[in-house]
Amino acid sequence: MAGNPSTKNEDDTINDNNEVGYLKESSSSSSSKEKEEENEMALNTMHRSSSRPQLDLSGAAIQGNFEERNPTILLPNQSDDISHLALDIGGSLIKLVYFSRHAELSPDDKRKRSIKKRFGISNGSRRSFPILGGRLHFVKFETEKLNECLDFISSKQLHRGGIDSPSWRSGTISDDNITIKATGGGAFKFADVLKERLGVSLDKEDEMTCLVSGANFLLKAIRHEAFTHMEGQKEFVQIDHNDLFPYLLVNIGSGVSIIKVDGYGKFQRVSGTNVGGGTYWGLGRLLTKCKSFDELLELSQQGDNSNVDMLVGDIYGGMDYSKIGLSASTIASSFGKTISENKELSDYRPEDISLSLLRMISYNIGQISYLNALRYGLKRIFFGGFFIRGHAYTMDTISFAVHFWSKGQAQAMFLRHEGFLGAVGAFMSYEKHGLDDLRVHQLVERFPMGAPYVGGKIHGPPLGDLNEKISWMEKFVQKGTEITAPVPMAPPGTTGMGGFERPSSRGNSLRSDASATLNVGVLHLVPTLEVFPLLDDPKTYEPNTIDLADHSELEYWFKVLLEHMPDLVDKAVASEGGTDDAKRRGDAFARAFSAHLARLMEEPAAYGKLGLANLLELREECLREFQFVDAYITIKQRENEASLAVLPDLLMELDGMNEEDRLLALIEGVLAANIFDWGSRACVDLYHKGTIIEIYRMSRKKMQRPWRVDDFDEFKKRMLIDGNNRQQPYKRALLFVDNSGADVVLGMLPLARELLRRGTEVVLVANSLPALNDVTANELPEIVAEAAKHCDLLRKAAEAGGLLVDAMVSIQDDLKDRSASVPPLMVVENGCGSPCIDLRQVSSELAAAAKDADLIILEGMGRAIHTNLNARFKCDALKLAMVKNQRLAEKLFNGNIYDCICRFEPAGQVLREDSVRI
Ligand SMILES: CC(C)(COP(=O)(O)O)[C@@H](O)C(=O)NCCC(=O)O
Ligand SMILES: [Mn+2]
Repeated sequence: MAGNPSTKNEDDTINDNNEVGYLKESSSSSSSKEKEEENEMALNTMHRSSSRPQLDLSGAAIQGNFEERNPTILLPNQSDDISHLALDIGGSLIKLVYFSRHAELSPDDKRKRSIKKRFGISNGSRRSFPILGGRLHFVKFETEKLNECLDFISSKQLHRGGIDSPSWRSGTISDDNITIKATGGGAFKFADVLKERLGVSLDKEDEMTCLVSGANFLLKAIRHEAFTHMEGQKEFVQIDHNDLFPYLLVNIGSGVSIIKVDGYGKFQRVSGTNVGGGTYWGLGRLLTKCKSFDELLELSQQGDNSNVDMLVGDIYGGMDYSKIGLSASTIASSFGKTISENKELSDYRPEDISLSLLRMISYNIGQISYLNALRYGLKRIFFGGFFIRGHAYTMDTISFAVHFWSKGQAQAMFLRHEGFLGAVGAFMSYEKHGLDDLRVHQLVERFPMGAPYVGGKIHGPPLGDLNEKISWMEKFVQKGTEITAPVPMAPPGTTGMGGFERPSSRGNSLRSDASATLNVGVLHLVPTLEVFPLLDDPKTYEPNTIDLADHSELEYWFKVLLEHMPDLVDKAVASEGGTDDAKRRGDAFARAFSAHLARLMEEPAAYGKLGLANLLELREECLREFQFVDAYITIKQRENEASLAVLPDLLMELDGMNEEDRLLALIEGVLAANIFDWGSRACVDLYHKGTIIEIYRMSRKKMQRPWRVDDFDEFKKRMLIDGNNRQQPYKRALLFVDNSGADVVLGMLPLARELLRRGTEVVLVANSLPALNDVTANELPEIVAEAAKHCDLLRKAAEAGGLLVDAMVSIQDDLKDRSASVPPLMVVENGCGSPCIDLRQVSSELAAAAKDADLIILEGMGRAIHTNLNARFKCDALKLAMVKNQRLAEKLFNGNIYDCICRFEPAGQVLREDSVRI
C-alpha cells in the first residue's frame, strides 16, 4: 500500500489481466542505487537550505588586464569587503538593517552545467553585486536599551561582516578600520559609545536622504510594499516604478518630516510637525503611567474617546451639525470634555485618554499631510515611521483625515517596512553592493519563525543554532498564543458625515505591536530569478486563482492545512530517521506553522497579499526552517521504483496503438496518474485502499470523457499531422512536471516521449527544491536514465539533452552532436520549492529554455489550477490536472472531486468564459 510500509508489498499484487491494460506483473524493482551515489544525492539535497536556487559562486572573473601577474579576481557574490550593517538611531528606536550571506550555495552539478552551456547562460555577465545572493534582515531596539542593541551586534559580529565571514574567523579585520553607515540623531549622539563598545566609527548619512532613498528602494523593489487602509480594510497597491514620482513622504518618528519626492535623489523637506510619535508616547506616559509605547497603544484598543473628547453632539444636544457635514459623533475638540468638568486625571480611564491622544495626533498628522499634498498638487502620500506600527486604528485615522479633507482626491498609503526607511537608506549608501539595480522579481520575502528578530523585538541573545532556535521559538509561540487571541470587540463604531469623525476600524483587526513582529520578513536577494518570458502580460498576471480575501475560503484552507499537519509531521520525522532530534524538530515545525496560520487568520494581509499558493509555500519553507530536507523522500523513491517497473509494458502497449488512440491514452495517463498527490487529504485516504499500481489502474478505469474541462480534440487537432492540414510539429515544449512516481513516470514521461517522437525538443521543468511528493530537477536525471534503459528514443533524446551520466562525461561532445536526428530531452529547475509556481519569479535556466518554446504543458493541481489556471501565455498552453479536492471542484468547475481538467489554450486566444477566479 502506497505510503504505508506495514501493508502488503506492491510487487505481489500487480495484476496483468486488467481491462485497461498497460499493467502487468513487475519482475523486479528498479535497480538498487550505489550507496555512494545515494550519499552524494543526499548531500546535494542537504546543500539546498533555502527555497530558491542560490547564487552561483563560480561567477568569479578576472577584472582588468588578463596579462597582469596578480590580476584582481572579482567574486560577484563575495561580500566580505563591505560592511553588513546600517543603523538608524532615532529618538525612540534604533533600526538595524543587516546582510547575511546564504549559508550554502547550490552545487553546480553536471545537469546544470550542461543546461548553462546549451542555453548560453553565463555567470560572468552579471555586474559586480557583492551584496546579492544573500538576505537582508530588519531589526529594531528601543533607543533606551542601546546596550541590548550593541550586544546583539557584537554577538552576531555584524560590524565585522557577520559570524560567517571568513575575515572575522581568520581575524583579518581589525576593529579600528571598521566604519558603519548610520543615520538619525543618535548617529551623532552615540558615536562615541559605539566606538568605545564595538571599536567602530560611524559614517553619518543625512537622515532625509536616507529616508527618501529607503522609500524609493522599497517601493521599487518590493511587490507588496504599499497598501491603503480604510475602515479596517487593507489593500495592497501595485506601484508602477516608472510612475512613482512625485509623491509626498511623511515620516512619523518622534517628530514628523514631510518630504516632497520628485525622483531618485531629488527631494525637498517641505514641512513637518513637532506633534508626532514622541508626543503621543510622552504625553501618554505622563497621563497613563504606561511603561512602553506598545503598552500605550494596546491600551487605546479598549478606549472610548467620547469620555474625553468633546463631540459635535455634546455641543448640539445630541444632534448632527448637518449643514457643514458633521455628525453628532464627530470630535469637535480633542480632550475638550475635560475642561468643563470638575474632574481630576484619576477620574479618567487611561484607555480613553490613550485613544483620544492617538486620534488627536494621527488626525492632525493626516490633515497637515493633506494640506501639503494640496500645496504641491500631489495625489499620493506615503506614510512611514515607527509611530504607525501597523496599527489599524492609527492608519484608519490618518486615511480618514486625508480622504475627508481631499474629498477622496488624495490617497494615504502605508509601507510594510514603515520604520526601516532610514536604515534601508543608510544601507543603500554603501557603494558597490548594487542594491539600486535590484528588481521586484529578484527579491523573495520569507517569514521564518525567527521573524520576531526581524522587525520585531529581540528577546534575549541572538540564536546560535537550531536548538536554541527551537527553544526560543517554543517560548515565542507560547507568547504568541496570548497575542493572537482575539482582541475584544469595541462598541459599535459611530458613523457620520466626516470632519473629526471616528474611524470604524476596531475589533479583531487591531493588534499589538508584539504580534506585528512577523510583519516584516527576511528579504532574500536572488539575482538569478527572472520573469517567465512567455507570460502574455506579466503586469496583470496573478498567480493565485484563490486569493483568500473571502474569509470562509481562508477558514476552509486553514482547516485543511491544520488537518494535514499530523500526517505531514509523521512523514517529516520518519524521513529523518525518526530520531529524538527529528521528533523535536517536527514538534517545533508544527508549532511554528500553526503560529503562522494563527497570525494569518488574525490578519490575512500580514505578510503581504495572501493567496493559497503562499500558504502552501509557507508550509514548505517552515519545514526547511526546521531542517527537514525532503519529508516525502521514502514515498517518492518507492513510487518511482514501482512505476518504473511497469513502464516498459506501458510503452509497449502505447506503441501498439494508432496515433489518435495513443495521444488520448497519453493524456488520460497524465490525468489518471496525477492522483498520486500526498498533499490531498482525500487522496491520502485513498492510498490505504490499495497499492500504487492498483490505484493507478483504478484511476485510469474512471477516465470517462468528456472530462470536466475537455479540450482534448483541439489539442489533438494541433498535434496530429493529417493529410489536409499539415501542421508543423512544436519546436520546443516545456513540460512542468508535478509528482514523483506514477505521475511523472507513467504520465509525463510517455507524453514527453510522444513529443520527442514528433520532432519536438522537450524540456522537463521540475522543482528546485522538494515540496510534498513533487519530483525535483535533481531527481529527474536518474529517473530518466532508468526509463531510458527501456526505450531507445528516450535514451537518445536524454543523451542529446546531456541527461545521461555517460553523456555528461563530456558536455562538449554532447553539444557538438546537435545534428543528431533525435531532439533533446532536457531538465531545468523552475526556481521554486513549492507545490505551486509563481511565474513572475523563475530560474534563469527556465527563462532561457522558454525563449524558443512554442508549447507549455502545466501539470497538476498546484501548477495548473491553484496557480496559472487563468494565466495567459504567448505560446500554446495545455493545462492538465485532476481536481483532488471537492470544494475546489465545485467552486471552480461546478464539478466533483477526481474530475479532470484538460484545457488547451492556443496562443493569442481571447479570454475564455470559463476562466475563473474566486
Ligand atoms: C498541494 C496540492 C496543490 C498538490 O497537488 P498537485 O499539484 O500535486 O496535483 C493539492 O494536494 C492540494 O491542494 N491539497 C490541499 C487540499 C486537500 O487536501 O484537499
Ligand atoms: Mn504535486
